[in-house]
Amino acid sequence: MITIGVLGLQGAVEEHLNQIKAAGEQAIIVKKPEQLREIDGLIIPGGESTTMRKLMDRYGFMEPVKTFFEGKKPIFGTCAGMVLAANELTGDEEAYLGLMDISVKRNGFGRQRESFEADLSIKGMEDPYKAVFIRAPFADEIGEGVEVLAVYEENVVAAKQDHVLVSAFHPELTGDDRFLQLFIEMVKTSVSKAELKTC
Ligand SMILES: NC(=O)CC[C@H](N)C(=O)O
Repeated sequence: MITIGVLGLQGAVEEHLNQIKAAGEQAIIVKKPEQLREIDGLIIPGGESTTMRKLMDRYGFMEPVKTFFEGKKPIFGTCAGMVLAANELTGDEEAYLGLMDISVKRNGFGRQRESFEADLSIKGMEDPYKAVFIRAPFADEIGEGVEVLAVYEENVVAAKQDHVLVSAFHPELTGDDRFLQLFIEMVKTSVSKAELKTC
């Protein structure tokens, strides 16, 4: 069994924990940087990215998360987590963690569409995926090494680069756990690679 940690400073934490447990994996809430040592993969949830980055600074998460990333451990940023993972933010704000070669526009779908659902076609998934968007961002620039997984109205709303996955929507708010399964596969692959190295 693998252990997935959900950054628990702010936002939609509980729903992720429940979905991971329902999928039969171990889930822990990460409130201190030391806990990153106990987990195989990290989810940075949706919420308010400006608040979350302040809290991450306050509790000293910035460098430990980067070390976790450099150690090739998988990270999944959902919604605000996608904003925090980006290399660049479209507009005047400075990017934060810089884990993926994308430029992200916060609240990209505008105020008139605070939240909505959309059926997306996702690369590698057979049936459409009903995605829940809440004040969602999107990626408007994509680097070469980034694999686009889903597009909505010509904007990139899910992507993967090496061991980092991002979605502009909230995969934890639907009964459909195919996005979590995708992340679980990434985590399992990284764990077996790490085991091979230590053999
Ligand atoms: N549901 C969400 O995570 C919203 C993200 C929020 N609009 C932000 O930019 O941080």
